[in-house]
Amino acid sequence: MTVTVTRTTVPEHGIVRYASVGGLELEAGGYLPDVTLAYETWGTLNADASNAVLIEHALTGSTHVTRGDTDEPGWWEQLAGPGAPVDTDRFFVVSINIVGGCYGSTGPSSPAPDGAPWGSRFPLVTLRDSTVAEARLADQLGIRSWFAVLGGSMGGARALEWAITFPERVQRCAVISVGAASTAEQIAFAQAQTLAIRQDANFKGGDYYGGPFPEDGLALARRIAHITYRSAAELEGRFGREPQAPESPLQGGVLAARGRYQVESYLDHQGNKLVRRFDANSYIAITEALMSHDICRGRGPLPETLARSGARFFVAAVDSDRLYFPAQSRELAAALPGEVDVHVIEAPIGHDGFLTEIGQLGRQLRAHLSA
Ligand SMILES: CC(=O)SCCNC(=O)CCNC(=O)[C@H](O)C(C)(C)COP(=O)(O)OP(=O)(O)OC[C@H]1O[C@@H](n2cnc3c(N)ncnc32)[C@H](O)[C@@H]1OP(=O)(O)O
Ligand SMILES: N[C@@H](CCO)C(=O)O
Repeated sequence: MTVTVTRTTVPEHGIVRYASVGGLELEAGGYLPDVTLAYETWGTLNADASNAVLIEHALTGSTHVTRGDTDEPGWWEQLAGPGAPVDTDRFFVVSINIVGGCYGSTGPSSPAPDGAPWGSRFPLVTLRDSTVAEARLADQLGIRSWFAVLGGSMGGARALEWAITFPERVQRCAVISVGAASTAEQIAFAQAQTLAIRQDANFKGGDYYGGPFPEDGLALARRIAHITYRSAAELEGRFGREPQAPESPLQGGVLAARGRYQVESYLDHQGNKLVRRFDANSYIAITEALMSHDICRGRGPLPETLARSGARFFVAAVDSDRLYFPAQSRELAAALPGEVDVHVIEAPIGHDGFLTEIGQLGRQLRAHLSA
């Protein structure tokens, strides 16, 4: 594929911007014309464009990594910013909404060429496809090679895919809370989530933008996902068998009227919260992209695939993660050429620890970015 390199004025900081990156021939055979990528930046690109860092968001994240011109806190608020481990006084930090998303990039709710939302017609987009689109944005920003690409969970998968697809363009790569490929179990959990949405009567094959929306299905998908993001110990310690007072799980007379346990109320809340900020089709599109995660696809065995990259790697895992097991991160690190430490994030919470344990992760990352 030929990419036109266009040097543009460096955009202002902390405001979502939009770049048109052209049409995408997709790995699975489809075509997505006129792709738009939403992105935010922080800091200043230096004269030789050698200080650029790409932060890739996880499944339901947005471009808003940290506050910029606005005061709205980001999802890695203490990790990036002035003086932070990803120091925006030193680095030009970029974050891009994934293709298929609902935070500004082209996704199922975007207008197709006929003006109606893509809906059921939105093509299957893999993480590799998104990386190709992001490389075009990097070209437009004048970034030939990233000082570092980093992310957690799906963000880590995107970072790893960057390092392998464009080895000459990634100098450091931080792969946090994810392995080299989505495992059978991760695909299985993902399928239960996408089916929860697809089986909502309001889903209508994905063509629901006139409303009503498949909110029940999306909320159920989030409940399933959220259980996998938290450890059994965290749920037990936090909620145990407590009722959601004044409700009582053993009162109400009939099954349909019984009160909830606290943990049920908590999951209801998590589901409803996502419904208020996320599009159901995007949830499916991005989840399927994550299912596609496999850096070896079409490339060969893991060590050979990883050897394509000359990047310095940082691999980290949350010790209590029951979705992306630390063993999968160790397996990735063992297959990388040279010595690679697996940094352990000690957190009882489970997978979401990569979002909540910023202190530990920040110290480890600061050292990696300073070396
Ligand atoms: C515009 C945007 O939002 S951009 C996207 C930003 N989000 C992302 O990037 C995704 C990444 N972030 C996340 O997944 C989460 O925010 C995390 C992992 C960082 C933290 O998870 P949280 O849900 O905030 O934390 P936690 O598990 O402690 O849940 C707290 C919530 O549960 C609620 N809760 C706790 N117990 C109960 C209960 N028994 N019943 C009902 N609700 C309960 C709290 O009131 C709180 O509600 P609130 O978030 O509306 O204030
Ligand atoms: N809870 C996070 C982590 C997923 O890996 C999210 O919703 O994006």
